[in-house]
Order: sequence, then structure tokens, then C-alpha cells
Amino acid sequence: MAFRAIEWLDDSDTLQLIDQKVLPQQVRYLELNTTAEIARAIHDMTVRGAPAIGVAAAFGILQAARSFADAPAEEMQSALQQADAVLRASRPTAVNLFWALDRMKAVWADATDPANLPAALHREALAIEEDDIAVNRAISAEALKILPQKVTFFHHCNTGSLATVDLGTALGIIRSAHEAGHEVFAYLDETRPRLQGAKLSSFELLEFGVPHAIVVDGASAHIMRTQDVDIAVVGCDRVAANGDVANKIGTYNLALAAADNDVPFYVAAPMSTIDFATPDGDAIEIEERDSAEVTEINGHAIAPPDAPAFNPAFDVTPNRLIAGIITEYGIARPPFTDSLAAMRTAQQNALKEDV
Ligand SMILES: CSC[C@@H](O)[C@@H](O)C(=O)COP(=O)(O)O
Repeated sequence: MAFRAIEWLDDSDTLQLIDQKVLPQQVRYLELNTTAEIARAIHDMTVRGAPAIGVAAAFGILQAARSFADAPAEEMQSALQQADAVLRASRPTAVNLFWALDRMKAVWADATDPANLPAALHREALAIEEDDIAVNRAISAEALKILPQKVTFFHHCNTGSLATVDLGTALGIIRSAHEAGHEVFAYLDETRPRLQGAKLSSFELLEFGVPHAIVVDGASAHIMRTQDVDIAVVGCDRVAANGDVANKIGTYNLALAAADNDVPFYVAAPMSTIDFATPDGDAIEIEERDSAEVTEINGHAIAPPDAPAFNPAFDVTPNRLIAGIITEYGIARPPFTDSLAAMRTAQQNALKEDV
């Protein structure tokens, strides 16, 4: 891979991020040295995509621990509590952020020997990073089992290498199908307002030589009605226990268009994105972002000055529109409450076997 969105540089306690705000015009790397800088980078979407922000947050906790390595135990605990709070407040919808912070907290919260904390947190952050790579590969392997040889995809937002540590989820499936020799074509929703499809997913698919076309978001129903689209596949920021899926705004529209055109609609979801504590989509907090994202493109006004705008960053696709949720433990099918619970049991059994 010619680029890596997120990388921990251990010698300098630095988190290196590709600046996703300026892609694809510039490939600029930023080096972040404090938890506050990482929280800001998550909030302003320098780093984005549910799995990537979870990994970034884990390294934000590590940075706090390393800066207080020589401090008394209580100071270290209070620094970690503060870092945890700042990172939790950076974005509300993607559950991976909270999942990764919970994993880190399980290491630091009841630590009996604070001197060992930086090393233990380093191991945990690296494990979260490595797990993401393995999980993404397993998701692609599950998806490949159901794809025809010639396959035309519809995709929303960016769910590839830039949104994760390595391969990606939904876009990773598209890339893996291409690399496995399928005859692949992908329609990419441009994904207003921030244009992750046009800017980031196209950048990635060009890098990997995958045939595709960017389309405006409003074109999806027309394209599904007039072209042979085999499958729509998207990522997710949070899946409720009943299979309702929160993902980038416009996902619900795409699912409706797919339903009306008999195109199966799939969601690629690491188990870390499934929130069993949230019963259904109504209970998911939807981030609302600055209205300037709607009234401007790349800082240039496109609406009248002072035009009001409303900018929910995510929507919830009801489970009834979803054909399958592709996890690293297999493909959950309706009724999702049961099949997702079965996936969780499979995961718990696998984890027991590993111990
Ligand atoms: C594997 S990424 C999954 C989701 O996080 C992705 O589909 C998405 O909605 C990203 O939103 P973003 O606001 O760009 O962070």
C-alpha cells in the first residue's frame, strides 16, 4: 500500500496521520504529540472512519500515559481520566471510539503497578491496531464467498484503507474482489457534504486499479434502475442490537433505492461496531456538524450568505432494508437480533479458546 492513514512512531511518541482534509489534492502527513491534538484531529476529521478513530484514540491514551510516566500514581490516573474524557467527547456516533477507549481503560483503570502502565497500554493499543487489520481481512473473506464472478457494486462514503488501519471494510471487499480476480466495477456515491466518496474512495480505488465511477448521491436510484448493479455495500459507525445501522448520511436513501430495485443491501461491520447495549437505531446519537459543511464546498460558499442549513452527519438504516451484516464471524441475516447475538457467542467462544 502506498499510503497508511495512521501509524504510531514509537521512538518519538508520535501518531502520524495522513491529513484526510486535504486529500486527494495533497498527500500530507501530520505528526501529533498530544492527546488534545489527537482529539482535535478526530473532531475535525483529519482522521475519520469508525475503526480509524478508535485506533487513533487508543494511541491518544498511550500518549497521556507516556507523558506522565514519571509522575506519582494519582497524577497518572487523573491524566488518563482526563485524556479518556477529552477523546470520548471528540465524536459521538461511531461506537468503535468508545469500544477502543473501553479496552484501554480496562488496562489503566485498576492498575496496581502504574510503573508498568505505559508498556501495558502500548501493547493494548498495538493489539487494537493489529486486530483491525485481521478483522478487515476476515470480513472480506466472508464477503468473497457470496460474490458472483462479474460484480457491480454500489458504495457510499469511504470505508477503505483511509478509514481503517489497512484494508478497510466495505471498500476493502471491493478491492479484495478485484484482487481475487472478479470482474469488478464500483459506483461510488460522492457523499455530500464532505465528499468522502469522490475525494477518498476514488483516490483509493485508483491507487489499486479498481474500475469505478463517482456518481452524485441523487443518482443512485436511477443507476440501480438502469444499470446492472449486483450489490450495495456500505460500512457503519454503530449497529444496534436489532440490526439497525447508523452510517454516513445518505446511507438510508441508498438502502431505499436498493430495496425498490431489488439490489441486495449489505453492511460490512467489525464486531467492534456492533453495540449490543443499544437496542435499536432510535437510541443512537446522531452527530450534527457545522452547517458550513452544507453551504460551502472546500471553503467556497455555494449558498447565499447567511443561508440556514441543517447538517446531520449520519442516518439510521432500518434493519428491514438490510440483506446481511458481514462480520469477521460470518454474515448475520434477518432476524438480526438473533443472528447478531449468535455472532457474539461465536466471538466469545473464539476468545475463550485463545486464552
Ligand atoms: C470502515 S468506515 C465505516 C464508517 O465509519 C463510514 O462508512 C463512515 O460513515 C465514515 O464517516 P466519517 O464522518 O467520514 O467518519
